Formats: sequence, C-alpha cells, structure tokens
Amino acid sequence: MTNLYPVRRALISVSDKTGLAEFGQALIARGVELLSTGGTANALRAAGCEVKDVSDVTNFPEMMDGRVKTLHPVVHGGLLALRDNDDHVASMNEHGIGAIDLVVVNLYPFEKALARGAAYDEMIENIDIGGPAMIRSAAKNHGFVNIIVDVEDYAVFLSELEANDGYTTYALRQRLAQTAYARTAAYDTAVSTWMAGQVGDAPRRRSFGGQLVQELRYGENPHQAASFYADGSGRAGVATAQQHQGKELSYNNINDTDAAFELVSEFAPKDGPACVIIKHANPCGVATGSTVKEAYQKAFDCDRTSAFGGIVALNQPLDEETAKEITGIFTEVVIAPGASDAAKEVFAAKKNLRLLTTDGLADPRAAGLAVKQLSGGWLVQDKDTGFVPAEELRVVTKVQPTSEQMADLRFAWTVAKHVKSNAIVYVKNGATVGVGAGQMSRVDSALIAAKKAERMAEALGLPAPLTQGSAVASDAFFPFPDGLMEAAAAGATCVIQPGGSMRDDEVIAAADEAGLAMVFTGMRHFRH
Ligand SMILES: NC(=O)c1ncn([C@@H]2O[C@H](COP(=O)(O)O)[C@@H](O)[C@H]2O)c1NC=O
Repeated sequence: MTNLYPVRRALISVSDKTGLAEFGQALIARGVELLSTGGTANALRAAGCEVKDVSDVTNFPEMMDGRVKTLHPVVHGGLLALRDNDDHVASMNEHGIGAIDLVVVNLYPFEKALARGAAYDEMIENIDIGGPAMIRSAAKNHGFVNIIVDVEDYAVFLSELEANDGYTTYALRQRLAQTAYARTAAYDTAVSTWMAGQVGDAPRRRSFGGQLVQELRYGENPHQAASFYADGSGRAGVATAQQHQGKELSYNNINDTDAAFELVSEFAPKDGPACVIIKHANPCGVATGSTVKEAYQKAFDCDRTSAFGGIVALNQPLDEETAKEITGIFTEVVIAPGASDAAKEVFAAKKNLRLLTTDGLADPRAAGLAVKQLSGGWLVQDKDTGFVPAEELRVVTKVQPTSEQMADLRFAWTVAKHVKSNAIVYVKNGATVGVGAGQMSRVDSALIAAKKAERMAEALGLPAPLTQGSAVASDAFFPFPDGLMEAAAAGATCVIQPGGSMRDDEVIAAADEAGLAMVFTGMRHFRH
C-alpha cells in the first residue's frame, strides 16, 4: 500500500464553516487546488482563497435545492480511482476525471435540527446525501485519499503536510477513514432513530445492528415503552431461545432470564447438574446436585421467600421430576438447554409459566461488549469473562482450606461474579446459603446475607444458621477487617476475595486470629 501520497487537489463542502478560511488559506499556501460547493466556495472566496466551483467541474448546476451537487462521476471517479491501476487511470483520462486527494466535509446539521425540534419537512431536508457519499468514497480509497470530517482535524492535517513536504502518510489516512466511517454511522443512527420515533411502533431494524425479537407490552414499568432486539450473534440465551408455553415475556422477565442463564452457563454440564434462581437480576439460590431436581431443591432452600415468582435456569435439560418440583411454587420463567416431553406435559397445566429452551449453554469466556446507556452517552466495556484458574489462587493465611472448602470457595466466587456489588456470597456443600447483593456497604451485604440465612434456618427447622461452617466470597477486596469479621461471626470458616487492599496485612492478621482460611484471586468482579 502506498505510504506517502501528495495532496494536490481538495474538495471542500462544509455546513459548519468554523476554521474554514484559515484552513483554505493554508492549503492554497501549500499549492493545493480547491474545489467547492456553493456556500463553501463563497466563504472561501470571501477569505481571499482561489476556488473552483464543483458545478464547473461536473458541468451540471447544483440543483433541487442542493439535493444534487456533488453526486457525479467526475467527483466520485476522482475519489475512488486507484492511482496505481492502469484501467482506472485510463478511465480517468478518457472521461476527463481529475484525481481528488482530499475531501473536507461536514454534514447538514441533522442532529442540531433534531435538538431544536425542527418540523418534519425541515428534518428531511437536513438529511445529507452527497456529503456521506463523498465521505464513504474518500474513506474507501484511503490508500490515496484523505478524508476530514471534523474541524479539529484541520490542524493535525496541516502539521502532517508540513512534516512530509505536502504528502500524507497511510497511517494518517487510515485513521481519518476510520473516523469518517464512525461519523457516517453516527449520522445514520441519528436519522434512523429519529425515523423510528416517527414510525411509532418498534422498528424491525435499528442502526445498532439489532433485529426485533419482540415488542414488549411495556418496559421496567408500565409507563415505559419497550422492545427486545437480538444482536445477530446467535449466542445461546434468552434472545435466541424457543418459548414453548406461557404468557409473553416481559422486559423484567427477559432481563432476569438473561442473568439466570449467564450464571448457570458457568457450570459445565459434565461437572453435574446446576440450578440458578434469580430475582431482580440477582441470584437468590444457586446449587449443584447429583440430579437436576436436587440442584433445584438446594437452590430453592437458600431463600424460599425470594424464590417466589423467580426465574429458574438449569444447565441440563428439564426432566419430569424437576418440573413437578418447580410447579410447587409460582415461577415466572424456566430456561434450560432442552426439556423432556414429560416435563413439558407437567408445565402445560401452568398457563402463566413460560418455558424456554436453548441450543446448549452460553460460553462464559466468549468475548463481547457490555454497553450501558446513561444520560448523554454510552459506557462501553468488555464483558466480564474473567476467570482465575485453580493454580493461580493464593492461600494467604496460616490455615489452608480443605479440598471441600476450596470447592465451595470456587463455587462462591463464580456466583459472586454474577451478584450486584457489593456482593457477599455464603456457600455450603455446593449450594448458596446466603446472598448479600447491591448494598452500598460490604459489611451490610455480609450482615443481610447472614440474617437471611438465619431466617431460612428457622423456617426449615434447623438448629443453626445455614451459614455455620460456610465458605464466603466477596466480589472485591475487604478494605478493613470489619466485613470479614461479620462473615466469621455468621459462621464462615473460609474466605475468597481478590486481595489488593492497602490493609491486606490487617485483614490477613484478622483472618489468622479468627482461624479462617483465606484465598486471594487477584481479580475483582464488580457488577453494577
Ligand atoms: N447533494 C449533494 O450532492 C451534496 N454534496 C455536498 N453536500 C453537502 O452540502 C453542504 C455544503 O453546502 P454549501 O457548500 O453550499 O454550504 C455540506 O454539508 C455537504 O455535506 C450535499 N448536500 C446534500 O446532500
């Protein structure tokens, strides 16, 4: 690919004329020939720049209120022709097409018109066609052509010309092209989102690449409109699941089912049955068992109160016995990688219960993006696919965990990754026995989980709180010994946490004094 390439001819067509005069003058000073559309040409001439009208190059007047100005083979041929391709060069010569080495375009201010609530016809006239077409042509041919869409790139561009004696590097042209495509994408997103609002009902397609799975009756609350889109990745989960029965899923059902299925997918079927029960996107019971039914029962026994109206996810197909067990209380959704005919038969009597089956489990290590919208922007990050292999776990206390304790610690750690922060998870014999979620204080999470475990023990007629002799996980480090001590007071005998606090020494000393075994993971699992 050509690296340095000269800039001899530029086409400038900008709605926002900020910095135009100086930029035009600087280009002329470097011997660059300027072509321009109507208003831009006027502004450049007013700044003393010599400029040729695009209409003189196309031999067509700008027409239809500016809808057609630069949409011409003389322009797009000059942008798209490969300079080192003999056929392309021959076509240029045959049709009198001159190469254009730089395009400077900023688009009709559609977004500004939207912000000021312009009327429909005005919005339509603010949809730029010729500008994006030139941006895309120039960006495609970035091997030779430069595309500037942002005023702040004028200075960068001039420095590059200065540094390379009127030439630009491939690296710069590639970076400008990437920016350019992001610009047209954002522009079209704005247009299509506005149009979605005009159309009214849920658009079948949205510009973030989603495809409508279903329109929802409402969102998180009845006054919020909502719809559900698949991202086209085909990942096993609620977006691609098959619904066999029950009412239409609600927004909250979908959100909770996703949380349930993503967590249960952490448990490989070859390691035995696992069950997750979710309420309000947090697990209120997670367990493994020798059968699917046992896994469900153990998960249910963690917090029977919260499990009412919950979402159940299984890592193995739903069987008849488990189906019967689940129908013992009101459950909103069951999701599993399959269901036997007999299980479906059991559910058939429960008209409100939704049964979803998936094509296997999701891969918890598969990379992806987590996107969150907030006021005025988007927060984008990698999905939390973090995993700490057993050999990287570090015992930091005098007491070493037994192999049973280590198994429970690792189980608790896996669950904690899926609990809203601050997360504290107590586990005994492959089942959660207390989950503290979403508290602003880690100590409170430890206390709440222990309190719930106490209440469950009473309900089950057990003499001691369920947390007695448990393993406990904390999604982030204990900044002080107090949270750890609450867990010890609840009966925990071993702890897993990331470590890394300024006061790790104090926390380790407290653990040693209490006779706890403590393991550091070196990785945090915040979830907000
Ligand atoms: N139709 C066309 O061929 C066309 N070519 C360029 N434009 C836009 O016209 C604007 C500049 O117009 P002017 O130079 O007349 O101020 C730019 O925002 C540019 O993106 C066009 N306008 C809209 O599509």
